[in-house]
Amino acid sequence: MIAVESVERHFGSIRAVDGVDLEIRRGELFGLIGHNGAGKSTLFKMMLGLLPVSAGHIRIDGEDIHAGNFREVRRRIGYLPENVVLYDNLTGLETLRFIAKLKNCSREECVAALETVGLSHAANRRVREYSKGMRQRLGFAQSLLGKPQLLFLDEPTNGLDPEAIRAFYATLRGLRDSGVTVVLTSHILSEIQERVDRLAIMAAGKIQALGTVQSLRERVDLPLRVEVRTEAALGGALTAILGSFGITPRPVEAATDRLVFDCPRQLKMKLFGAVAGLGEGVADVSIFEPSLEDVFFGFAD
Ligand SMILES: Nc1ncnc2c1ncn2[C@@H]1O[C@H](COP(=O)(O)OP(=O)(O)OP(=O)(O)O)[C@@H](O)[C@H]1O
Repeated sequence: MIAVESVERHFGSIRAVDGVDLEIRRGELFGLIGHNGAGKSTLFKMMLGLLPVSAGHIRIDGEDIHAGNFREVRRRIGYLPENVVLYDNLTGLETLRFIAKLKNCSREECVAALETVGLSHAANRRVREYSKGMRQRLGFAQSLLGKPQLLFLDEPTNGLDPEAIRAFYATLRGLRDSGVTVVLTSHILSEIQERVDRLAIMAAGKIQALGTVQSLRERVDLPLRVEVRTEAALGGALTAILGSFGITPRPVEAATDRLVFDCPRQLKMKLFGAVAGLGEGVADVSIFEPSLEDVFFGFAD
C-alpha cells in the first residue's frame, strides 16, 4: 500500500528525514514510534503529499505522490494531524457536515462517524464546550469520513482516557479487519505494544528498527525478567542454582519467598529445568518479556 524509497527531507541544515525505506502492506495496522523530533510527522506529511520530498520516492497504492493522479488516491486517505484544528462555534455534527460537503459524504455518514467515536451524545454541542479527549475523538471522526482505505493518525490517543484508548484501538482493529491500512504514531510505547501488527522505531530521521514487537525484542536480545516464588527454606537452593548459571538475583525488599532475576534468553530452558528440580517447593514461576520501552531504548539510544 505504501512504498517509501530512500526518502529525505531537509529543513536548511536539519535532516528531519534522512534516508527512509519502508513498505507498509494493505490491511496492516502499523505503528511509528520515536522521540520528539525523530521525524515522524515530517514523514507522515510527505506520505500524504502535503510536503515535498528533498530526495527519494513515495508511492501510495501504486501511485507516485507527485503524479497528477495522486489527487485521486488522496481522496481515499484519511488524516488526523497531530494538532487537529476545529471551529469552536460549530457543533460536532456541523463540523463533520462541513468536512462531509468537501468529501461528498452524506449526513448519515457523519452521524455514523460520531457514533463510531462515541460522540453521539454531544453531536449538537458546540466544539468550544468539548473536552480535550472529545476534540481528539471528533478529529478522528473527521478522518473517517469518506470511508478511507488508508488512515494516517498522528498521535491519535493524545488526551484520551484509558477507556477511550481501548475503544479507539477496537475501532482500528475493526477497520483493519475490513481491509483498511492504518499508520499511526505514538510516544506511549506501552500503549501500542501488542496493538499494532508491525512497527518502526525512528530516531534522528532514520528507521532504526522495523518488525513485529516480538521480532524487535528478539533482535535486541534483552533478557527475560523472571520471578520465582518458593517456600522460604528453598531460597538458598534457588540462589545457588542461579549462581551456577552466572545469574545474581535482584534485591527484592522484604521478600523471603520471592526471587526476581534477569535470565538471558538462551539459558531459559536449561535454567527452568534446574529450577523444576527443586520440586513442589517452587510455588510459582512468572516470565516477563521486555517491554517495548526496553526495546525502544535498545534501538533509539
Ligand atoms: N517546517 C519546519 N521547519 C524547520 N524544521 C522543521 C520543520 N518541521 C519539522 N522540522 C524539524 O524536523 C525535525 C523532525 O520534526 P518532526 O515534527 O517530524 O518530528 P516528530 O518525530 O514528529 O516529533 P514529535 O514527536 O515531537 O511530534 C525536528 O528537528 C524539527 O525541528
